[in-house]
Formats: sequence, structure tokens, C-alpha cells
Amino acid sequence: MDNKIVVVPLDFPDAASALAMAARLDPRLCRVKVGKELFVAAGPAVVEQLHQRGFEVFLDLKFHDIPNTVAGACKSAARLGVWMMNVHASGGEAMLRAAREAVASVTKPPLLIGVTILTSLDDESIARVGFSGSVRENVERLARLTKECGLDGVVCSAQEAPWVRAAAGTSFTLVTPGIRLATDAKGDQVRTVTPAEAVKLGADYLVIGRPITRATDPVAVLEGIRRELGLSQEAA
Ligand SMILES: O=c1ccn([C@@H]2O[C@H](COP(=O)(O)O)[C@@H](O)[C@H]2O)c(=O)[nH]1
Repeated sequence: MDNKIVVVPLDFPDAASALAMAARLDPRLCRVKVGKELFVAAGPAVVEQLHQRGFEVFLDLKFHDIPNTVAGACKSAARLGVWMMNVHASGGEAMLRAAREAVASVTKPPLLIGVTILTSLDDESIARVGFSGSVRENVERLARLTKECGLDGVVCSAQEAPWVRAAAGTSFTLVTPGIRLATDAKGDQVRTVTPAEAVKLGADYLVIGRPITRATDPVAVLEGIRRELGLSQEAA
């Protein structure tokens, strides 16, 4: 298991709040995620500041547009030197291939991941937007497409991890948000899994936000999760 299996989303409205949270975290024990809220407010500068503090950054902007536009956005994002970035798999084959090519053109390409079906959605909600079939069937289909287009892995719920593994193989990276301890509020997450169960199901990275970042003692929560996963509290 990767010692930095936990990825903490810095979902904050400004750089100061995000960097204050980052200051409480050890870059040897977790990675961080910069999503739309923080990036729109603080831009590439906050990514650079996190890099300077030693963090590997997952840039979670979930690009979804025509292939030419996504290719340009991906190239700009990849040039920031991030560890991982993503696009929506439902953007289609041409968009995924354009993203792959754009990211591969930078000197040190980040992992490029396809978002399958958001963990806030269930069978009924995807039917309402016009998808046919279950969440599981759609995740599996989008994972196959993502792999065929040469991307490195997918974002899915750990609930679907065994099916994605069977479809896409062991070297495919599974990034799983929607992680909750039994006592945590689910909030807007629908397809939730505990950290230990997610690992058992085959997740490579656990994206754990509010249970850590909104806790009174975020460090203690992260330590508890690492303990549950059998990881030491020392840097590797
Ligand atoms: O399907 C998805 C894709 C991305 N996310 C992101 O992960 C975190 C989860 O945060 P929590 O506070 O643990 O719910 C958040 O930044 C989302 O944008 C996701 O939840 N589901």
C-alpha cells in the first residue's frame, strides 16, 4: 500500500485557509487535492505554494469540453508539475485521446485519470440525466473506454472497484472519493465506503475531505485512519 494513500482535498474558498490546513498536514503522510473552489479563487500560485511545502498535488478540475479545448487545458495543467489530474470520461473517446496526447507532451507527465460516475449519484439520478443501466454498468463501461484511450486510471466509488479491476487490470489506478467512517455524516455523498473496506475492495487512493478537514482535530482523524489501515504514523 502507498504510504500516502490518503489524498486530502483542500476545498476552501481562499489560499490562506487552504495553506493553513496544509500546514497541519505532513506531506510525507498524505497528498493533497486542489479542486474547483480553491483553483478558481487562488489559481496556479496555490499549487506552486503547495509544491514548495513538499506536497504532491492532485489537480481535480474534471475537464469536460470539446477535444481541442480539453487538450489545451490539460497541457496547461500538466505544466504546473502536478502529480495527478483528471477529465470526465463521459467527454468521449476523441476528448480522452486528445487529453492523453496533450499530457504526454510535457516533460514530466502527471497521472491522467478519467472521472466515471460522480460518487454523489445513484442509479435513479443517472437515469434522470439519461444514462441507461446501473451505476455499476456505466462505471465499468467508462473505465474500459478510459483504459482503451490510454489514461492511467479512473475516479469511481470503491463500491465499483472490484468490477473496474476485473475490467481494466491491476496496473490501472483507482482513485476513490466518497470515503466515510461509520460515524461520519455522508453529506452529499451517496456511494460511500469506509477507508478499510475501500482498500479491501481494491482502491489505490482514498480521497477523504470533510471527515478530516472539518474535524476539530484533522491530524488526529488522519492518524486514526492511517492506524486503521495499518500504516505507521512515521514518514516512510
Ligand atoms: O466522484 C467524485 C469525484 C470527485 N469528488 C471530490 O472528492 C472530494 C470529496 O470530499 P468529501 O468532503 O470527502 O466528500 C471533493 O473534493 C469532491 O469534489 C467526489 O467527491 N466524487
